[in-house]
Amino acid sequence: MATPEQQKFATQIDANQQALIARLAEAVAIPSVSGDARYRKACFDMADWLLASLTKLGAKGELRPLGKQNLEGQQIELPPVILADYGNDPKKKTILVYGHYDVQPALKSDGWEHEPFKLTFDEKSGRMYGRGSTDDKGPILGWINVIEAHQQVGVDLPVNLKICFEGMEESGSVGLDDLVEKEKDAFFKGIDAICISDNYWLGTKKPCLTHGLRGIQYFKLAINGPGADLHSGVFGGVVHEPMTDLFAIMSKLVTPQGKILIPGINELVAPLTDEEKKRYDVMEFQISDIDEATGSQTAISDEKQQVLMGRMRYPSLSLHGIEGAFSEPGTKTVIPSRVVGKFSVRLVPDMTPEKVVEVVEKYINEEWKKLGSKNTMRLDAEPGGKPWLADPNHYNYRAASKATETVYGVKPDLTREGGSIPVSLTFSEILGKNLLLLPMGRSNDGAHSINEKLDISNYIKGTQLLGLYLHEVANAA
Ligand SMILES: C[C@H](N)C(=O)N[C@@H](Cc1c[nH]cn1)C(=O)O
Ligand SMILES: [Zn+2]
Ligand SMILES: [Zn+2]
Repeated sequence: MATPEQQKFATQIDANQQALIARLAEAVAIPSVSGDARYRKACFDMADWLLASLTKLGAKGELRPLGKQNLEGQQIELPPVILADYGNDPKKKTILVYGHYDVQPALKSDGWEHEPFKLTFDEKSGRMYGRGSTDDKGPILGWINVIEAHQQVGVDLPVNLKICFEGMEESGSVGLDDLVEKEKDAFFKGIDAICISDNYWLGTKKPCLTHGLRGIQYFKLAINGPGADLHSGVFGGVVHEPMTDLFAIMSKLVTPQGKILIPGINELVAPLTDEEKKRYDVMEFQISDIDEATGSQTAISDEKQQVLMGRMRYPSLSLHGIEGAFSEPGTKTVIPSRVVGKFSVRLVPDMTPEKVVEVVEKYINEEWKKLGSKNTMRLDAEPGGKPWLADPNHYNYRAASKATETVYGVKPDLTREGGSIPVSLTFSEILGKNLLLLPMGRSNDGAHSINEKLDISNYIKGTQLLGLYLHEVANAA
C-alpha cells in the first residue's frame, strides 16, 4: 500500500508522462557511443546534458575526467564520470545510484526500422524505439524523473542520493575502478546501500530483482598477412590467407551447442549445489520467453533449467565479428590482408579475467602453431570484468520487493543476469555495501541489438518503482 506521499509522487509521474518521454527523446538523440572514436564528442555532450539536468534540479555535481585511452590507434580523452550529490541530511540514509550514459553502436543500415538516434513511437504497442532507450538512458533518466517529480509535488525525497553516471560501461568501464578506489573515503563515503537499474526482466510480464551478474573478458585476435588486399584469382592458392587462418582458430573456440572448447575454462567454474539448482525451478519462465525475446525459435535447449543456467550461472563464449572482412553486398573477389576476429567469454564465479586470459592465450598459441601459417597472429585481451553475486537477504532487496509489489501488484522474481556491469563488483568490494539491481526494461527490449526499445509503461512504472524503492529503503532495516 502506498502512503499518501508515495501516491502523490506516483500520480505526478503519470500526469507528467509526455514531458518524461520528451526528456528521453532528447537523450536518445545524442549518439553517445563509447566504442567508436568518431562519437567521442557526443559522449561529452551527453555528460554535459546530464549534469545540466541534475544541476537544474539542485544536485551538486561535477564531471570527473578519467584521462586518456588508446582507441583505434588514437590517444583520446575518456568520457567523464558524473558524480553528484542530491541532499545531505545526516538523519537520512544515503543511497548510491549508478547508471551509464554511453550506448552500443547503431546504424540504420544494421537493419533498424527507424533512425536509431531518433526516439520513434509505435502507438499501437506503446513502445519507444531508439538506441539507449532501455540500455541505459531510460533507467538513468528514471532517477532524474524521480527527483523532479518529488519537487513538483512538494514531497521531500526520503534519502540522500549519491549519483554516479559513467560513459564507458559498454567499453569495459575503463578508468572507473581507479576513481572508485580514489574516492572511497571522499565522494563515496557514508553510503548505506547501492542500486543500479541497468538490466532486464527475465520475461515480458513479471518484474524481477537481480542479485548476480556474469563478468566479461573480451578478446581481439588479429591476423596479418600480405602487405595489401589481394586479387583471389591471382593470389588464391599462392599465399597463406589471414581470413582462412582466423576461421580455423575461431571455429575451435566453441561448438554450435555452446560448449566452450578451451581446455581449463570449465574447471574454473564453481560447482552447482542442489540448493542453487532448485532456484531455477521456481523462476517464472518458459522457453517461449526466449523465443519472444529473440524473435526466433533458436533456444539451445528445451529444458527451462538448462536455458536459465546457460544465461545465469555458466560461462559462454560468443563470436562477435570480423574487422577487415569484406561485408558489402556484391561478389568482390578479395583476399583481405588483415582481419581481426572479436569474441568474448562471459564469466561466472569462480572465474577471473586473469585466469581466463591465461588459458585462452595458451590455447590459441598452441592452435596457431598447429596451423603452420606464415602470417602473424596477435591476441589482445581488453580490460576484463569479474562476475558479481550479492546477498539478497538484505533490507535493500526487501525494500525493492515491497516497492515492486506496490507498483506492479506482484512479488518479483529473484534472478541473476547474463550480462555484465563491471563496476558492480568494484562497488561491492571497495565500498562494502549491499548492491541491488532493479531493472526497468523487459527481456525483449533488444538491448545491443537492432530496434532497441523501451515500453512506455516500463518507463513510467519503472520510474515509479525507482521512487517507491527510495521510500521503502529509507525506512528499511
Ligand atoms: C547489462 C548491461 N546493460 C550491459 O549491457 N553491459 C555490457 C557491458 C560490456 C560491454 N562490453 C564490455 N562490457 C554487456 O554485458 O555486454
Ligand atoms: Zn549494454
Ligand atoms: Zn547497460
